[in-house]
Amino acid sequence: MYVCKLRIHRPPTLPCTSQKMAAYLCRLHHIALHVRNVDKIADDLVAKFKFKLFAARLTGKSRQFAFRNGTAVFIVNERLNHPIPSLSVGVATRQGCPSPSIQGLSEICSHTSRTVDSNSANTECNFLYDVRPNYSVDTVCNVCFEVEDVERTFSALQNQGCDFLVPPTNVQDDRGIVSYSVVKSIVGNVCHTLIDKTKYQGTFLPGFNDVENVTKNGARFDDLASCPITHFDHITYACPRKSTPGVMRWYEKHFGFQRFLIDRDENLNEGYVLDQDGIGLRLTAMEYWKCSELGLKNTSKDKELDCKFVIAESLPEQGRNQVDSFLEQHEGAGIQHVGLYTQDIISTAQRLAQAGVHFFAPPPAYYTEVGKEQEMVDAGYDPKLLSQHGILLDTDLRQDASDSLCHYVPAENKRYLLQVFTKPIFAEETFFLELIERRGASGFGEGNIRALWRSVQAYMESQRESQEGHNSESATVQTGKR
Ligand SMILES: O=C(O)C(=O)Cc1ccc(O)cc1
Repeated sequence: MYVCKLRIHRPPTLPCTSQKMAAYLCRLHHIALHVRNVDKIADDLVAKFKFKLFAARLTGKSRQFAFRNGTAVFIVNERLNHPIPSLSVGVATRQGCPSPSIQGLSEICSHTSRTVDSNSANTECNFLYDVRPNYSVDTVCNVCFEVEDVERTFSALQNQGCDFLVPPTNVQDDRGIVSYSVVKSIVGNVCHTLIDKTKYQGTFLPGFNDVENVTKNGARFDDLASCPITHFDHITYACPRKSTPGVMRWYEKHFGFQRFLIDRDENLNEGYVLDQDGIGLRLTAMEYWKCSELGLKNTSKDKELDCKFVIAESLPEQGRNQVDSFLEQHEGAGIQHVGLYTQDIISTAQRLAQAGVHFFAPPPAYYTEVGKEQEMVDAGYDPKLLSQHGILLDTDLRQDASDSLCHYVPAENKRYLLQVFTKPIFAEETFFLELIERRGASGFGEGNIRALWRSVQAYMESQRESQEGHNSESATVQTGKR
């Protein structure tokens, strides 16, 4: 097995060459979760969401596991409350993986036994490529981007007033060198690791060991039919009221993000507003182009693969809602959900449901709305199958971004968007995942947003009711009044 001799050092910072230059983002590298117990979430990602565990880093103070499906990579970080003495010499043993709930993890811990990072027990780098968030709940709080030049990006962003949590740092093993630094964003606990891997030949990152994917019965995960998730489609932030313009400005100024109109009639200042019938939501979307300097657009093919960012803000008139509840349970703004792109949402939802993933059920009326069934048939879908899995379908009537809405669009020219939300994956009702398939549609359809919103609201209300029922029951038991 490959033994990594890890060296971490911080090079001197270079003077900034340009005040105006923002970070030129090459691509999204991974999204990081910070959890109290990695076993449950690893179990879910592998067994239910069909991600492959492919790399691990174990130290006396932390466990970091990397999971992949297509180009979508999650790093799940777990801080160990009690450092493991046997790891202080840098050798991960089976004891280094306390009571994992899936066999895979314990296997992995033994497979990575000649690992990693002889310095880790002595460095402040508890989480390599990340920072340790001071957070009591499980959270998804780092979106890592590849950049062309970490030093230059650091200098430029620092000159623009950005707050860095980790200065440019090099991590090296015998396969090359990776530079990174971590900048705090303007959204709650979200930060961005900016990483340059161009001088690295290894499969993932120095400090991480490749993991042999082994299942309970000894089969390799690779042998299992894969679930066709290809990439991260979008990341949605839940933000406090009136914070959207500031968030937009921050990403525009520092990362060159540009506004993406969710609806052609959307007011540039207001965003896309749904403020009636119990829905109080302001949505604003942004996108960036891979490796492009500010304002330069790449081809539409490349654009399609980029991950969008959506800001969700709740509006007060319609009462307390899912964004407020996220902010409360998450103890501040942050990442509410991540959209996983699939080329076949029906088969993916089917496989995930069979594996135990729970999806939000849209309001039953959604599938019986006048014209909905026909719309689904026209799009080539079986309405029963869509409703069975709670999948929503929206038709984008825009022929082209510059076109006006067409009253008649031939079926073969229509663009469709299909989506389904999973239930929250942490103990708190905060973060969830979404499956999304785009058949030409690049935005977020209004019909889908309404139905998604309602399905989440209905679920949260039922949870609240059952919690209240439970509380009053335990109160009666305690007081003995029955
Ligand atoms: O459609 C999507 O994926 C969105 O991101 C829109 C959205 C955002 C937040 C919600 O609570 C519900 C829907």
